[in-house]
Amino acid sequence: MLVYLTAECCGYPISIFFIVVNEFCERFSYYGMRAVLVLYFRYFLLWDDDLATSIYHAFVALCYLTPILGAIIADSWLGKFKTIIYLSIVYAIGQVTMAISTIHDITDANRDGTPDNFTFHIALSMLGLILIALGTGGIKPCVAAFGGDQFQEHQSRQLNTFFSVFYLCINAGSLLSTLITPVLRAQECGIHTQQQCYPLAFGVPAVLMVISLVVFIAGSGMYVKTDPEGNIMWSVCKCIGFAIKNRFRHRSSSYPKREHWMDWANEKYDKLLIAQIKMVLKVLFLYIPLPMFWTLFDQKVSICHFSGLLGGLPDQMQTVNPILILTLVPIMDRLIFPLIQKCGLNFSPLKRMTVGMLFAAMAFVSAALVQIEIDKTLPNFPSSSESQLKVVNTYSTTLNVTISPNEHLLIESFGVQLHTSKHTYSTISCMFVNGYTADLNITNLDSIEPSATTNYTLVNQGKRDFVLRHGEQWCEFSRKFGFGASYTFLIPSTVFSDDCESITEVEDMKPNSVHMALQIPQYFLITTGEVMFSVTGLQFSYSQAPKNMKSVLQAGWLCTNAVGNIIVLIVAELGKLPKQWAEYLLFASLLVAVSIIFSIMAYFYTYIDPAEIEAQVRKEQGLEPEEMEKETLEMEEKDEDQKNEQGVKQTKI
Ligand SMILES: C[C@H](N)C(=O)N[C@@H](CC(=O)O)C(=O)O
Repeated sequence: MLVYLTAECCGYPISIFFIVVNEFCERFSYYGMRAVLVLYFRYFLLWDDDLATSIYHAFVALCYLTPILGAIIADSWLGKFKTIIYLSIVYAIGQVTMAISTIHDITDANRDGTPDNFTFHIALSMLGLILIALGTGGIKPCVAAFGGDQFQEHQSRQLNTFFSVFYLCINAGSLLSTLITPVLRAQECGIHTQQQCYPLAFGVPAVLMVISLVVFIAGSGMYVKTDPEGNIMWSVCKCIGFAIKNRFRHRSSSYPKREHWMDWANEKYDKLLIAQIKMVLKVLFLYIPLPMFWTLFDQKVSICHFSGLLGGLPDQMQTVNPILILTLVPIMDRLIFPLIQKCGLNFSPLKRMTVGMLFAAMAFVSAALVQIEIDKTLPNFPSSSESQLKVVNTYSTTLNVTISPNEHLLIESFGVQLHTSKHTYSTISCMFVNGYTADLNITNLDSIEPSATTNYTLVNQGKRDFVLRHGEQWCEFSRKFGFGASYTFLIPSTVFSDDCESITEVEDMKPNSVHMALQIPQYFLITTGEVMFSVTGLQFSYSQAPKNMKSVLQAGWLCTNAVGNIIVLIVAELGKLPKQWAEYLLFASLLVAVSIIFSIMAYFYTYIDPAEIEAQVRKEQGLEPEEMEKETLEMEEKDEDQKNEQGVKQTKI
């Protein structure tokens, strides 16, 4: 028997060090760019909110669809190593293109600080994003599987730990970049005019992608590289096609049934290939309900936005997820899972994934409960059959207003009756009513004519200062704004004589009184769900795949995420339920239903050892043990030559 001993450290192949560092840099690059992408769409390309979020989700979906392409290239043509290198180059070019597209000076001929040719910037950034999606998605299934390939049979415990460490690196990269790139964007830079520094915010991720590539190449001499076995995907497609055709040709009941529909390919195709396809199809079938998890997961940013309880800083809120992952993965791996095992419970991978889905559903129930609390602080908005009227009395005494023969409103001097405006709850807005006898200028606002009002204007939370001006006269006042609130300021004619003292503040909408701590459970629940679901899914997809289709199954796993994102897009298009909490509960119920279906499917799934099945099929095919040994010896000699060339330390036992 031949066993290879590659260079090891603490039981782990040294080569995986390069792979996890590569993953860290690549995820830094990806998440760093993603953290400022919507801001770039909104404030550089000046797209509206809907277009910006749609393109963003479409891009994310594309990033999770391209793994199929990467897997086909790797398993059928170039092998994982070369695929990672070539597609990383495409990825780095994409990041550089994206960074260049954000330099406003390129088209800012009149030097007013805004680009003059938006078409150029849009075209370049879309090209950049397509290349990034191709690169990041293409290498994604290959890197995880390539990492797995570095382990020998006796290192199965280390292999499981590898996937956890791999996930930790993903999240460390994501955490750092999500913290850093928004800060870089907030800097000012430019050649002719100083603007928000998008080139730096996108440039740093581009540099990290180049570093990621260099690190991966640096480990080149240490890797275990498996060559692709011909155009495997084409053979798989032909084999499945033949099985379907052959089954159809023999549909009459006079033909004896076969154990599996793929057995109808027996006449023409190798039994080993058929066995391998069966393994892959079994797992892919199991993945059908999984996109629902990602549909909820990918909306987590929205559930975190809803009340803006942490001061409405969505960019920074995104960091809560990786922070929790970095804490929870070791706790689960070292404490919870061993404890469950010690209690004699079989917490198999598919059970973990089911529990992960239930945790995500609970996160949405928790979000719904918080939303109900928030809704209690909201004013009653008119239904579709009602309307509201707001009357402001700028007269000096109480007025009696008749709206219809039977309805009278008494409005005190400088009072406001009824509220009509509905606005996003996660913001603060205010408007001014000018009761002064002439035009007024207010800080950051257009001037207001006498007896006119400003529109509701968004302001930042906390204490804000305003300066009112009319010609040489001015006065200054400050107000504290509570989050989620809305105010009207009534400016009387005496405003300058009493130094702004007489400005009346009317609270149209109360500030948010729901405590931010109420958000913690939903973060905790969704991230616990992610650890159970996603880390386990990654390991499961590797362990259940035949050797020559590891990347393909990783791609299948990633596709569940792509479909989840596409569902988010469809849901956004179809519109929303009138009550936000009802929407959260609907999603939670859907995920519970899906997890029940998944648990039933999982119950009928038998875990396999692909290598064992392959050996068994070979044996059944009549390959005598000596022949198999000869075949193995030939393969291993070939491998050994290759590794000796690469200078890897190998020992024959
Ligand atoms: C940052 C997320 N918590 C995360 O770990 N994402 C993973 C899984 C995925 O989204 O496919 C990743 O970026 O690989």
